[in-house]
Amino acid sequence: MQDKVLELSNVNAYYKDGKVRKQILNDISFTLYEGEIVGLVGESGSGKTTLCKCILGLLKDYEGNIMHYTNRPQMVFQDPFSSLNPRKTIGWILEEPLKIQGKRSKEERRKKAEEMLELVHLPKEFYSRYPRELSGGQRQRVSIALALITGTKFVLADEPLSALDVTVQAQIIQLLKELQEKERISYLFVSHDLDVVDMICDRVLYLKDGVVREIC
Ligand SMILES: Nc1ncnc2c1ncn2[C@@H]1O[C@H](COP(=O)(O)OP(=O)(O)OP(=O)(O)O)[C@@H](O)[C@H]1O
Repeated sequence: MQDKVLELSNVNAYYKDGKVRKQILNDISFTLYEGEIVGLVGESGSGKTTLCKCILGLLKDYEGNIMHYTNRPQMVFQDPFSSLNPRKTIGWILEEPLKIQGKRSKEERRKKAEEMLELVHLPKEFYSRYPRELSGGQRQRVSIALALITGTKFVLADEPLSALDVTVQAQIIQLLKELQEKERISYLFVSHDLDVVDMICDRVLYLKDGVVREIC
């Protein structure tokens, strides 16, 4: 039996719309296991972001139970052009979460950042480069390295391929799958694109009008 990473039980979530408390998610239950890629699809407005906010602890108005069995998830965002600080080098960006943790020396942080570059198949020399000097696919590799650098095993990926062209998408899919296998990373993979989800996900959750059902 695989280890659980995340378990949602009977989650209802709400937003305030003026004075009215509007229900957005309705009785959502599912489990994500270690080393598994679960797709979350649904039309615009179906509640995907709301569900992610609940999982990340950003939306407090919910009922039900959300259990994390590992560290909190790290996000990989849609747009690698705006998610990395343009004024800082890749090395600085990668080391920032380690600085916040405060556990490693300067040399150890650099070594870890270079290891992470290697893990996502970027040259060590990228340590001194700025995001503007990288392609979209390379930046998305940095975003993935950044999500994983503190040792998290659960990534919440919000449309991580939609800003990339098809060839680069295929390369990033290959990387995500490689990390799934090698590092036992679990992903909740939010997407509009059923073809992409079909290619990468072990299971797919379909969200419609705040209700989730598994479609394969
Ligand atoms: N802050 C908010 N206050 C009130 N209602 C909200 C708020 N954010 C989202 N909603 C409503 O909640 C519903 C679900 O929105 P959500 O952003 O979760 O959908 P989504 O599936 O992520 O859409 P998209 O694919 O377009 O990002 C929508 O009807 C939206 O209008």
